Amino acid sequence: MRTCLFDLDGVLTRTATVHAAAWKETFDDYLRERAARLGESFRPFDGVRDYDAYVDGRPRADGVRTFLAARGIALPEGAADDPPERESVHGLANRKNALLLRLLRERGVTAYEGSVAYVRAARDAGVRRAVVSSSANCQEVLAAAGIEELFEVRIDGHTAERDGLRGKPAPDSYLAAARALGAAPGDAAVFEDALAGVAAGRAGAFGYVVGVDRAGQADELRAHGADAVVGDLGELLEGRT
Ligand SMILES: O=P(O)(O)OC[C@H]1O[C@@H](O)[C@H](O)[C@@H](O)[C@@H]1O
Repeated sequence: MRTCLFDLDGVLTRTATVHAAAWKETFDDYLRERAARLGESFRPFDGVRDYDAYVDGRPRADGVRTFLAARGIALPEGAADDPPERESVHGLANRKNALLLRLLRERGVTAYEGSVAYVRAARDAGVRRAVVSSSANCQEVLAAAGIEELFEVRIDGHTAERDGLRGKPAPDSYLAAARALGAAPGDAAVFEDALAGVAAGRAGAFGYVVGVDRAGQADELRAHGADAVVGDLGELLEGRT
């Protein structure tokens, strides 16, 4: 493989759990308020199971739609600049983003040392590198982690919006990154921690899909499209001469 395409949150940086926490607070506040209003019982968002199945890896608004659909709830789309208290897809998405930015500020952003070592080794070996994230906060997170300069191409939530790319699990963002690096999908490897992300790798017929298991879901990653699963990219460097 002469081209490597890396997801960001959970693969390169310790930010997947920050996203999950922001989503949980957003959905729980909404579901609690809605249940009280409708006289129903409150069933909280499961920060592991619901997050992995419906939210992780997908663009922000898709995460809102997909999870609420699983609960039989359909909200109006609203407008991109809906205030956070508005009961709409974009209102909830904006609520989550405000929480995420606060949590990132409070907790800070760090990269996984093993992943950084792997990306550096790839660079030193002349391998082409892109970061491919659904997040519209991708550039800021890369900068905060101090790893922005390791990547030649960035496809993120803003790029996807601008170019009309479908979100993961569709392969569009990974295909766009491969194209930008002049690589055929079959000659590129995808590195992903999200079920929707490995599914995107499989859907795009990439040469190799590496699942990164930070959450004890190795079997699920394989079932969704990972050819191999590692706990950290540093493992791929072990045993090198
Ligand atoms: O809300 P953002 O920063 O644009 O990110 C969109 C999605 O980006 C993905 O990387 C995360 O796995 C999701 O949890 C997140 O919702």
